[in-house]
Amino acid sequence: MVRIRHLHFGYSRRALQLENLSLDLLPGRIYGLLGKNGAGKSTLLKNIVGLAFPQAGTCDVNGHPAARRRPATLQDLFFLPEDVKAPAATAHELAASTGAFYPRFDHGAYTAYLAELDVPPAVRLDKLSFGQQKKALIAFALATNTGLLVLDEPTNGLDIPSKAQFRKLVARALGDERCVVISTHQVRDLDSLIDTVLVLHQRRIVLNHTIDELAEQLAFGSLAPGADATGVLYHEASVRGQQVIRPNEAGAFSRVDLEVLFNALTTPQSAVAAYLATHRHEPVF
Ligand SMILES: Nc1ncnc2c1ncn2[C@@H]1O[C@H](COP(=O)(O)OP(=O)(O)OP(=O)(O)O)[C@@H](O)[C@H]1O
Repeated sequence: MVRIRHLHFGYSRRALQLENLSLDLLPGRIYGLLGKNGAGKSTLLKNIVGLAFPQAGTCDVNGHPAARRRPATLQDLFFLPEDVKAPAATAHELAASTGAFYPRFDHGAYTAYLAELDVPPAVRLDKLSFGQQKKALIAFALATNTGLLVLDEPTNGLDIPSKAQFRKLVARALGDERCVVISTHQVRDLDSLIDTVLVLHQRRIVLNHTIDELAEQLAFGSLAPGADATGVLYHEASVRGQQVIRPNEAGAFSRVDLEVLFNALTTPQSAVAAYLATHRHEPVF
């Protein structure tokens, strides 16, 4: 669905935000794009949806350069930017005007999503709170039924019940044909939603693994004070004690702790990154 090869991008010639980045995004997957503030998550998403143009390399959506913004490509992708700006229209008016652009727009599902997210359908969107506006546009985004759905920090501004609702609706809206990419710097917001983790760090994708692959290769746990730390790849102190990542040599299942994993991958000379790199056949681009 999305094929990126050797992509270089910078807002100025002197400083690159993305460097020699290659990545495939496949249908039927929910990707979580994680990165620190300023890592370049929005920049990568803008390249994917054709709003920013690579300086070198390629970024294709369904076999065509994203930057060409062909109508057929645009009809099959929806991008929800981080700073949403709702139009001066009600949720229903938005569907009547803009929904028609998307051939598979589902009016019934849209009404149901609005109700589930508690968004009043007959009030002008620009008169609603930021969180309500965001929820209305999330409902719209899901209802478009586009093959590619790109959501930039969708949970920013959502209250705790809405974040849970959001995870439920996205999980339900995914089909075999749909590819969803969600960026966040609030890792816990995507817990138990995403099936593939992408980590963008120092201008590159340093992790592209499914949750199952991670659970197979790494063991997440805690370490009692004074316990033997031999073989530990990463440890950090937390209110729950020492959180550790070890190689999963016993083949036991542990829940992938995205926050600890993210911290482990973004430390200098990450032992976890080195371990994963030597225990997986990475695709050669
Ligand atoms: N339009 C722009 N012109 C120049 N520099 C930009 C522009 N947009 C972003 N940048 C710079 O590019 C870098 C990456 O920004 P980007 O918004 O992609 O990061 P991010 O990972 O999405 O961050 P956050 O989590 O804070 O939203 C930052 O250093 C930012 O200052």
